[in-house]
Amino acid sequence: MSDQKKILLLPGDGIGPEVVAEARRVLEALQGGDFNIEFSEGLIGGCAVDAHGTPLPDATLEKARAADAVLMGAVGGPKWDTLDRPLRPERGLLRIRAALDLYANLRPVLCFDELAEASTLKPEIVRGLDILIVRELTGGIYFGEPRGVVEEGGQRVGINTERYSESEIERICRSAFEYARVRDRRVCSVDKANVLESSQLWRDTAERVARDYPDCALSHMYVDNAAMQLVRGPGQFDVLVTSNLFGDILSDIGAQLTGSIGMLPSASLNRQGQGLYEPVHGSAPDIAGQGKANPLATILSAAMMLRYSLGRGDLADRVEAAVKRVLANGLRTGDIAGPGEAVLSTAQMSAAVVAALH
Ligand SMILES: NC(=O)c1ccc[n+]([C@@H]2O[C@H](COP(=O)([O-])OP(=O)(O)OC[C@H]3O[C@@H](n4cnc5c(N)ncnc54)[C@H](O)[C@@H]3O)[C@@H](O)[C@H]2O)c1
Ligand SMILES: CC(C)[C@H](C(=O)O)[C@@H](O)C(=O)O
Ligand SMILES: [Mg+2]
Repeated sequence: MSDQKKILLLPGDGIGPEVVAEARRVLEALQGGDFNIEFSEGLIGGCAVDAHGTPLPDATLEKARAADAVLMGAVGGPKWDTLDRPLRPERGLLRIRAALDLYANLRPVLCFDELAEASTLKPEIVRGLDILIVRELTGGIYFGEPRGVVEEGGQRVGINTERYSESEIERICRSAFEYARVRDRRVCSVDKANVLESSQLWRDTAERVARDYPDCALSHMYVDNAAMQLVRGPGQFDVLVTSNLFGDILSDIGAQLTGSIGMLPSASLNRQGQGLYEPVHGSAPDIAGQGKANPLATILSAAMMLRYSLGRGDLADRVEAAVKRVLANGLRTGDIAGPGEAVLSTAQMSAAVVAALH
């Protein structure tokens, strides 16, 4: 029986359309037999502002709700950086995350052995690295009220609010423990409980949730130390669970451990298992339109989509194995190429992945 899956593509801005087109090619190559995809496209970010005056048109949200999964590129760029906040491309991304209640953001920090030399860290520090960052995605300072810039005492004051309810913390901690159970059963909760009340609540709640997972070990770390430990000895971590802002920052550090931000995929999931999949990187305006972007983070995001939203772990395994083969064959885009190594274009890299699919 044919299993027709509805995938909404949201290419976005900058290198977004370039990398999403390549991930689509890989997905298309998997089609056939019991696996078929119906693709549709939508606008988000700066391109949506240009076309409809809003970074998240209602039509895009409706399509996302109707889809089995969403595959996104990236949003933003200098062209839209001076717009009023509600019109900024990034707001479109935050709104779709909130509207679909995509609170669990999984960012696997996996260093392919073949790329250990591409990291700016010593190969022995990053070889075999396999961390899962579980970032809370719909709360915290990204969404807390009050926010804004107000006049006070003859000057402007900028305000943002870190805010977490127990239930928000509990559900993301539960996600972290559930994923830890199929990994090394170690969760490190990252916070700033020595300074922030919201972090103290986070820590207390993590402790309470941990009682339901006696087979897993919970530890706590302050975020400043965690940033340092990620660079000093990243192999010590299994699952990291943390707030929206801390997770944003720590995952970019994680990305560089793997060789390049062009390698790091992500999945943003809600309770129903619906998901939005996107590379961790942004729209990279400095290389947009030049065929230089590494498409592997988006291709690996598509693999996560196959596994988590489409129930096709078998196809996800095939994509990941193909990526590994391509890297083992020494194929590199500019961001992961060593001195003197041949550099592939975005399209050549995805063609190599397609050719390596078994
Ligand atoms: N999820 C998203 O849509 C997302 C994420 C981060 C940043 N952004 C937005 O993207 C814009 C640029 O932000 P930034 O420059 O801070 O971060 P960025 O991730 O876009 O780029 C940082 C650096 O990494 C490089 N890079 C990123 N992706 C790459 C890839 N696939 N292959 C090779 N090199 C890659 C870029 O060339 C740049 O030098 C901003 O408007 C920002 O708000 C969007
Ligand atoms: C573009 C921005 C809103 C986004 C975030 O901060 O969540 C990005 O940096 C990310 O990591 O997905
Ligand atoms: Mg980020």
